[in-house]
Amino acid sequence: MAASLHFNSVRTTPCAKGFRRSSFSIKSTRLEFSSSVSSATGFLCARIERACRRVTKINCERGTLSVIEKDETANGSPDGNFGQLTCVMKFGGSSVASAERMREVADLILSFPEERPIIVLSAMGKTTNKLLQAGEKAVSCGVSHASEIDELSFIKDLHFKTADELGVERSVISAHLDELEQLLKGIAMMKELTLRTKDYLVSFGECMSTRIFTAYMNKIGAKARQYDAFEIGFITTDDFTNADILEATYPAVAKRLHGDWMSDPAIPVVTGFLGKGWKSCAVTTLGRGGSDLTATTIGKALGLREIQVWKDVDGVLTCDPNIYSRAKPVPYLTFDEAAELAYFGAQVLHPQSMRPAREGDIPVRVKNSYNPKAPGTLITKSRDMSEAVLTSIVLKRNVTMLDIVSTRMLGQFGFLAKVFSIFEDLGISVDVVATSEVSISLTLDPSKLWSRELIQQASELDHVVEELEKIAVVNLLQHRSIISLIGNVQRSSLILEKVFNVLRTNKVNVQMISQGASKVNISLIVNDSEAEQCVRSLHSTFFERGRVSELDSEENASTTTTTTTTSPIPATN
Ligand SMILES: Nc1ncnc2c1ncn2[C@@H]1O[C@H](COP(=O)(O)OP(=O)(O)O)[C@@H](O)[C@H]1O
Ligand SMILES: N[C@@H](CC(=O)OP(=O)(O)O)C(=O)O
Repeated sequence: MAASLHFNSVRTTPCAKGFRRSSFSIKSTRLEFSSSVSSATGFLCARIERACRRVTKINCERGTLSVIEKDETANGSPDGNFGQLTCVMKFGGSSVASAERMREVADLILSFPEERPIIVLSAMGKTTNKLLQAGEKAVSCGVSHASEIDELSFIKDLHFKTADELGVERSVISAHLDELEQLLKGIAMMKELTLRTKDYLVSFGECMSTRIFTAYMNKIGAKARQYDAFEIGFITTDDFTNADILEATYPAVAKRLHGDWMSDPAIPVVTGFLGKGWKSCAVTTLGRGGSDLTATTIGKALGLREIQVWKDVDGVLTCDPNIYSRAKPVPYLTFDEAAELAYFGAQVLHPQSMRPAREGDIPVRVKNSYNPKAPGTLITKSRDMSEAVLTSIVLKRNVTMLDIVSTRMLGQFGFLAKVFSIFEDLGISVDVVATSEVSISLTLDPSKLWSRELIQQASELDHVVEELEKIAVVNLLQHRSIISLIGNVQRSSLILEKVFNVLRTNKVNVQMISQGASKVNISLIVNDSEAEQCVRSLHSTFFERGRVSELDSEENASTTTTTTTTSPIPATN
């Protein structure tokens, strides 16, 4: 093969600042180039990688090979001063689900030669779910069967196959796979899967995806360095499966990543989702989807220009595309809107992820790794709201609602205080609240209950009701949904007029309504069974039948409700 290929430099031109592109025409003496394009590409790329340390991208197309490399003469920095890190690029599980996807992600990163990014990766595809399933099975399968758990085989096959297809050594992950098997045997032996063990178990996903990807980046000549978040200063509370990032994280992470970059520049590849408990020193996780939070934490820590979260959708959409396929991308959002949307159940962003971005005032861009040309969603501190009415509709299912009516043993002030102190004592979060003088309707945050065992959940609910019944008549209503309308609440009259028209047409009774203090959210509680249809009808009214504007209605912003809550509409069972 070596003797059969020749390539001559055609031209070298500057491309993005600090980089240059060299193009070569390729001739094959023995082979028609087009018939052996992949082997020729592989061969040439390997030779170029060995020859040039600064290569960031190699493209081979129709007999022309172009190489993008760092041009150390262009910015007068032959001493290897590469400037500061510029942005975070986070890729979720769907973006790194296979070898092919990892290759595309590497290409995508290198197609922005002007950036000096920090990469945050989630576990490959559905690895986190598979790890949790493997753990559940290990509890009851017996030590001798732990090695045969289907999910373990799936995870091993996926990671070895990916390493093979990318041409990286299996050894980058084989020790982790051995340790994972040992851990499952340990769980089988103990017949117990604690929250702490669960976090350690799922951490294998991110630890392995980042190691494979880093090895691949190095193989193609883009110098990269892998980091486990729990080793570089991600300090969290010890709330296993749902830990919070502590302030000490920011300086520690900045010092480590910045220090390494300045002394020996290499693209940092960091595990998403993981941290280290400050008391236990054990591996913690930031809650499902927590890699978004890892990315924004790094963005704030290093004061970067932008945080990019790359997903499998064209940005934040007007509603969940799994509920309604005609959902459309939302071009701009504020941090408040995005936080509210995430908190009320839009899976696309982690509920806490906007906090560091807002604090650091760093724009977050949500992009599609399957469709990089799509503009995506830009999330910033403020945006032009003059045209905005409704931005997005979010559905949170399977919510528990409580109607609590005072027996008048306490005055109004004492009544509200007592009710909330019961929730505080039991450590249960409340989502949506509406009050009148002697009654409160509220929903319980399902994510806080879900982190507990089902049996524990049921007994906790009984306990809440028991405590509340000492001062009130309590009605527990399950299988409810919260429909959250994220948008310009300055136009609440217009929004509500349209909403109630839709609900009336669909013969749906709203059981509670609340306008959040954040001024970007109106929440409606309806039965689970009616919720999806409501979302679809609302979507078609607000986003498909022409733009809803203030002019559509005689109502206008002057009638805006300014109170944070409205009276509950009595619920039916
Ligand atoms: N409003 C919404 N906008 C965009 N995606 C949404 C929305 N609500 C739910 N989703 C779901 O969120 C998914 C993306 O989030 P996630 O799976 O956490 O991404 P990743 O794993 O790539 O970080 C989409 O595939 C989509 O099904
Ligand atoms: N792998 C973790 C963390 C994460 O953020 O994943 P993703 O980016 O694929 O949502 C999870 O599945 O929860």
